[in-house]
Amino acid sequence: YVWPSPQLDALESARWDQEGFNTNPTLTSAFQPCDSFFGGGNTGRSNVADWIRTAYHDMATHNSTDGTGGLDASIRFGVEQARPENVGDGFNNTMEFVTQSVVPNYLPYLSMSDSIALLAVLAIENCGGPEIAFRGGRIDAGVPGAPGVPQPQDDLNSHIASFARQGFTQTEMIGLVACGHTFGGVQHSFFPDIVNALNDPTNIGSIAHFDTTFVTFDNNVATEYISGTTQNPLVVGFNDTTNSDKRIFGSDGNTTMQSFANSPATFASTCADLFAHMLDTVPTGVQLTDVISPLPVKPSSLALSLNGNILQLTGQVRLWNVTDPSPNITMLLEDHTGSTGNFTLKFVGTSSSTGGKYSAAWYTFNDTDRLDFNNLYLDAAAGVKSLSFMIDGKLEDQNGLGFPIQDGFLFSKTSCLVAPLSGRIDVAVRNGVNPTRVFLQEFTTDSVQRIVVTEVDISPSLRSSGCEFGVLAMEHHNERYCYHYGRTVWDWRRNRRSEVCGTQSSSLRYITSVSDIVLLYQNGVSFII
Ligand code: HEM
Repeated sequence: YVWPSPQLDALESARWDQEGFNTNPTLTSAFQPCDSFFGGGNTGRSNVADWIRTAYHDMATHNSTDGTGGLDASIRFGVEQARPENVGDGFNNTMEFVTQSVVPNYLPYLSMSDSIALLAVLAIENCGGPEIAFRGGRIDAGVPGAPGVPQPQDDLNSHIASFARQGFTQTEMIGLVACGHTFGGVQHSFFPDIVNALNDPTNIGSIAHFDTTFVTFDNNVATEYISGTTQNPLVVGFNDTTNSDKRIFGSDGNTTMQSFANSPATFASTCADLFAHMLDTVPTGVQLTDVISPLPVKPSSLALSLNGNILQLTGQVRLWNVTDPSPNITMLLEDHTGSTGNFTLKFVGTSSSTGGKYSAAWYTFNDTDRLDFNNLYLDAAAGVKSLSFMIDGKLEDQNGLGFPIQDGFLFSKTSCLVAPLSGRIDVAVRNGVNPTRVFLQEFTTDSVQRIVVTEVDISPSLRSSGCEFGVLAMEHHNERYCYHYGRTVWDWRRNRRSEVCGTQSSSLRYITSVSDIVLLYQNGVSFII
């Protein structure tokens, strides 16, 4: 895709910036190492197994005939979790993590259901599995889905029928169960009729694992099954009624499982396709994006703010698949006067994804004159229209489009914080832009946790004249500055400095949380505060 696109930019970051610089450390530490578990060590459990099972159970409500159900985060509803088919606490653990540590990092572009799909992808890719095609755009259900997740005591015909309803053939059923059951196992506490207490201090949850490498994606689930050494509790469990994997795996005379046992590559590529099919199973009417591929060059977290007569540009630039972290990278910046500035960027770190298969190098602005290695200071009147990059002598400008930057409206550093959760937000609008409306977006959730975007209009009551930028304030104030030299004001985004608003604080709108408001994301420049 062509940068900028707010939704695709967010999905691209969520999907490809997995470990290292500019990634979400809370998220990374939940799947690295692969035996990490929110409930502590030595439990025999892992977050990655919970995430994959959650994605399957959420999807398994799909009815391919009437188009209802699918991956829509309906698994978060207590009504669904209370069903016998959804026994266990893995769903609740996963959904708490989704709502607290995934969705808030990409507001408002990653739904809960996209996040469930994302976690499954991160789990599989980073724990030995193949790369999975990831799309975004899932929509969260407002009500619980229909029952119908298969259970171990169901017979083979009902499993075949259930998978057919979900949109999978019998061969695909065998594959998908094997692909899922290369992770995790069955817990004694929730399935005492399948697994006995194990009394093992390294497995205090008494989990009987599906294969010997239960936090790693590999074909051992098939090799151990075919060689007869398997300890899979759904194959060799003491209660044959619940040996559903045995019935499913053997249902084609072991042809599919034999092919998986013969070839790790066949197993991996089959699972890549089946997992993508599972994650892309959504209710009719939901339009998924194209597969999200990494951008070769990506401006990221760009923020442009007005500080007096100076534009301050912060952010980073990511170069994809760079093994040499120090190529010669220059940023070319075109302004409104037609001039082109030339800036050398500074290397700041690397990130990786897909279990280290890809690496990326990150660069930031480097204003050596001011000894500031994070910001670029630009003349406000000249502004900035677009960026492009020279990397080791090669021009990267999105095939002539450049990386367009909007500077028609900006976060103004005249904004200030009054008390921890209240303050005034000023938006500077470039003279000549004459917007019909300027608004903030505030992100909240509805009664069933779906993201709601509320628009808050900013009154243009105190538009200054005679300057390059007029300043629009959120509320009526007595004074407004057009040029605002040398004062230290609260930098909302970086939380660095503060100043009390003083006399201007008489009529403040109270904001509930500083982190849940974003200012006017357009053309790739966001003002997240
Ligand atoms: C007939 C179909 C299936 C049956 C009867 C079944 C049954 C089960 C059972 C009883 C457990 C134990 C859960 C617990 O103790 O918390 C389990 C775990 C698991 N299942 Fe399935 N399953 C089926 C299909 C699938 C599919 C298609 C996937 C994914 C593609 C999947 C992924 C998992 C994972 C990853 C675990 C481990 C969870 C953990 O260790 O926390 N299952 N399954």
